[in-house]
Amino acid sequence: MKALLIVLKTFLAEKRLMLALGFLLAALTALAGIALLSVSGWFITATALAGLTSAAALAFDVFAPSAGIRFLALFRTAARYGERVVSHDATLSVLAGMRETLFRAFATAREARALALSPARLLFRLTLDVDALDGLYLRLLMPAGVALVSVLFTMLCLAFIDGWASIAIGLFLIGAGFTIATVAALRAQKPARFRAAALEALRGQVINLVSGATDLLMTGQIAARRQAATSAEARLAATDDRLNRIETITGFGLAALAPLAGGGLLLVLALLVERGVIGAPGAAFALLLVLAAAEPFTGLRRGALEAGRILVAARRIAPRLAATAPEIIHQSPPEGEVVRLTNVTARHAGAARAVLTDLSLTITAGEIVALTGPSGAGKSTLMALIAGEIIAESGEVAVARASLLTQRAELFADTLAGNLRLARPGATDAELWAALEAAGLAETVRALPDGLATWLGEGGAGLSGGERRRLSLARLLLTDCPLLLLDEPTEALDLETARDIMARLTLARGDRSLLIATHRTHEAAISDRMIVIESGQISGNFKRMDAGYGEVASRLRKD
Ligand SMILES: Nc1ncnc2c1ncn2[C@@H]1O[C@H](COP(=O)(O)OP(=O)(O)OP(=O)(O)O)[C@@H](O)[C@H]1O
Repeated sequence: MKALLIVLKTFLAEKRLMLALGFLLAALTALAGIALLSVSGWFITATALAGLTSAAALAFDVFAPSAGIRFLALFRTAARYGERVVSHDATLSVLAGMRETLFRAFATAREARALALSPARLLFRLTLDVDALDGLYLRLLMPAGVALVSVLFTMLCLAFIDGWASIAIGLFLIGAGFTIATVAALRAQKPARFRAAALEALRGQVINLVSGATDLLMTGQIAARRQAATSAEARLAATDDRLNRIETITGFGLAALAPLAGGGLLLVLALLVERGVIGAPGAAFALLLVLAAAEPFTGLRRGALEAGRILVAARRIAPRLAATAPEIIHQSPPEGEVVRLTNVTARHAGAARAVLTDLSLTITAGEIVALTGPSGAGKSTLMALIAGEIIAESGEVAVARASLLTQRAELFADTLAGNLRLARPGATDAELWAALEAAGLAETVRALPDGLATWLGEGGAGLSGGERRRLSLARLLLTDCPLLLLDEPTEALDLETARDIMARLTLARGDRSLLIATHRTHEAAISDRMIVIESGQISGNFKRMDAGYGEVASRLRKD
């Protein structure tokens, strides 16, 4: 309930007036429909009766009621059109804003790291969950409110004919209508939740199947994975079947409200006509009034079925809407330094043990530092800490603005220029060419028919491994951070390309500091200082002229 309230508050905060106007128009549409049917019933009956004698036929005014009926018909159409435009526009723009808020909450350096472990989650939150929330107002709250207003209006009209009948019909419609909707919502809650889970599982399985097809084929796992996707699909079909059954029964129950209420009222009306309290036209008016008043309840059917899914979506999304995890903002280091870590202990989110323990490190402005050590020692974790992706649980972290080139720098399905401008949105073409030149990619790009406008596939498809690395490097050089963090920058590249990239980096960095996590000699060779990290602690710290520097360098890979 709390989650629903938070989501509702977001709706109201963004588009209160439009949502209220949408509700008003929906209520007017329903009331116009009720009035149209009941006045028409009265009019047809009254006209028929008036036609029985010529005196009555001459005295009967057909014009005013028929003009009223025409007005109601036109008004209902216009109000319905207005309601659709206003309420859908308001809902869609609230959801668009919500998507942006969510995306911003996910797009912090800290969240990015957690999301890298389950990217499908972000996709599902931004698509399926946000889409599900459009039902909260459009298919749940609005139809419920409209149904209530319709019954109250009907009760008011009926009260002029018979007070007790009015109360009985009102209580019946409200009691039975909302009970059917509530029972449907409760019964559909579990299958609606299962359906959401099965849909996510199916999508996840299919993405795995498609993206990992080669590896799955090589390991003989493709049949098993296909089977997993097929059983997720079967679960989805089974929950769809259950939901369809509930929907059919609910639809039947809600549709039965009108004949039941109308049937009951007919007996009362027959009695009233017989006693001469009302005439036949009045009875037709009242009967059609009640039949029309039951109609808005059928609009609750889909909302009731979706209520479970809406609740799941609200529970998942509300915490992100309520409080956004702030970006980690580090203190600035003292003048002349870019990194100053003092007795820092840090662990990955949810990890049992700390990766870095009581670690202290200072890097001066303009310095190039190589960070070596066995696999799993904590080099990438230290980079992530400096880049603000993970938070220190104790100690002091003071670092300058840093840009990180990870082992898997992401290239996007965009143009070459678009990929580069991520680092500096306002960069001119000349600046892009200069960065490409510095990274050794300018010649290759010049030879492409579309040059900077060349479209890259997802992950930089269309470029070789070396070219992708050079493009990532060009992008890194376009950032204006005083500290560049490079995590194994030439891993998986041949020695010649790797050496060329390191040489270009040394030239193009200007007065920026570099921190390079590495296992390879040629990457470490450009450094002024070598730091060895073991089990999350610094075990060696050697300047270029120290004997230890050469010793550590000699233990690195030469290839
Ligand atoms: N997201 C994560 N969540 C939990 N633990 C992690 C995460 N990433 C890394 N670790 C753990 O932290 C430790 C240090 O990993 P890290 O990637 O920093 O090592 P590394 O020195 O960079 O290794 P390599 O040279 O192989 O890249 C490892 O034990 C690893 O299992």
